[in-house]
Amino acid sequence: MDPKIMFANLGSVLASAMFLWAVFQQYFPTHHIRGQIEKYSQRAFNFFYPYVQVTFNEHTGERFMRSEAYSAIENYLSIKSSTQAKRLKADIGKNNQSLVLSMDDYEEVADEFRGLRLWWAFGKNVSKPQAFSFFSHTDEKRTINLSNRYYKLTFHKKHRDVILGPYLNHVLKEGKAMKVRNQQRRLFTNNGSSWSHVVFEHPATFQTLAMEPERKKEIMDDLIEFSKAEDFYARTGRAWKRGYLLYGPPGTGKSTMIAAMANLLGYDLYDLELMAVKDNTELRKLLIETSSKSIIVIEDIDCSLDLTGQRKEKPKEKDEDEKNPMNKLATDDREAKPSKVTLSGLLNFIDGLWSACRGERLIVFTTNHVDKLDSALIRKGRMDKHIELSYCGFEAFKVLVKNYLGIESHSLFGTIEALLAETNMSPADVAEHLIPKAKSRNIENHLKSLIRALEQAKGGATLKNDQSAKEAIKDQ
Ligand SMILES: Nc1ncnc2c1ncn2[C@@H]1O[C@H](COP(=O)(O)OP(=O)(O)OP(=O)(O)O)[C@@H](O)[C@H]1O
Ligand SMILES: [Mg+2]
Repeated sequence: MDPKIMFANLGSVLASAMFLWAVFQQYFPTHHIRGQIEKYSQRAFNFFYPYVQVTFNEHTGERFMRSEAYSAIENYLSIKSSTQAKRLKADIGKNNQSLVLSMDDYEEVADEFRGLRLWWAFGKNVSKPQAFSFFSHTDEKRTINLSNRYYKLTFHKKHRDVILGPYLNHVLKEGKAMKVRNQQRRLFTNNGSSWSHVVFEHPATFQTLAMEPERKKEIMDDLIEFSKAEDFYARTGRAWKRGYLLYGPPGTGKSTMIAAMANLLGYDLYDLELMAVKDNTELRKLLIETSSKSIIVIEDIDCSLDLTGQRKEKPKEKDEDEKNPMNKLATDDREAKPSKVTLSGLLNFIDGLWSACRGERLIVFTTNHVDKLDSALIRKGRMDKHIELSYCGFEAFKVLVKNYLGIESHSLFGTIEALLAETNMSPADVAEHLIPKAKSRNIENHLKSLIRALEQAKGGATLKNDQSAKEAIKDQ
């Protein structure tokens, strides 16, 4: 055929097609057709595509809120991303101490669960500028460019039940737990009926805690088991709480152990000063305000309440008021306004209130005089675990000497072991002799200084024994 005629025919065919298209568009708008085409092509694609995809967008809802699921997934994937992804993004973490790595746009990492393989991809949608109202109390709206990031999970359709059920639960739980671990810990103290907080950066850990290794392990296992036992508490209908009573003489590591507990579990600490609480109502308000994943501490419980629930003065050094006149003022102030916090108010909180609070909480009481406590306060179920912290034994000494002087054995250890067995010296007092001084003493001098102190303490004990022996003879 003559090419000219052919092009002329083709031209008229095209012209007619365009005319028909224009008429068609007038009666059926383009987006409608595109929608139909997409729908049917998607159906055809789904028919042959054996995978399921779930998208988790970063922002949800009208108020541009960051989705909790998205941030949990981000945390969960952070370790996998840093080991698997080839392109990474780096940022400073919330604790300002470490770099946080996450996968870059359109990267993909694989994961496995109960032997099933699945994939996570990271992506970004840039949508049209939108107006958002950031504050509920104002109608002010701001227009911003939204780039909604998302994680897309892909898995085989035959694994649907496992992935959408147990796997996603596992991801959300782990992700939230990682967030708590990476967060800065806070130490709350009560000032009257409100809490204020500072960043909690106590360096104590269970590794540095001087204690027999088996007991230490038992306590750590107990804490970790508690923190993971959400299902158990939900199944049995019990409030997710656990009470610890730490008792022992001064300087044996009760407060240090509480700091180590917070560091182990990544929980916030609420140091509750009962002396500063006006009455049971104020106590209840303070306790309701505590967050989940926290340790509520009441130190020297025997000094804060007596058996009838009335307040008592904490015994203090004779000249404490002279040293710090503010103490005297504070005491006078307290005496002027007696508190009405009662033992039963505290017990009610332990038994009832907690059950209404979501999330896990530990409550820790400390005392130097366990025998003075009301049995109602420390019975099982209220204080689940009683931990005695006692004078420094040889095992505890070995931990201290390793932490302070970096040694694990020495020829003087034998002498020290024998002396520790015969004396009552607190780990705090033992540690005093092991702190490296400015004029650097050598290791042996530190150990000799400790031996002298132990011998002196033992001499004191012998003297005391002699004295009581004399008195016993006199009485006869
Ligand atoms: N078991 C221990 N392990 C490591 N360090 C300890 C231990 N016991 C005491 N220390 C050291 O002694 C110091 C005082 O200890 P801590 O405040 O924990 O004692 P405590 O039992 O709470 O005393 P108190 O009954 O007077 O409150 C701590 O700063 C810590 O350095
Ligand atoms: Mg203490």
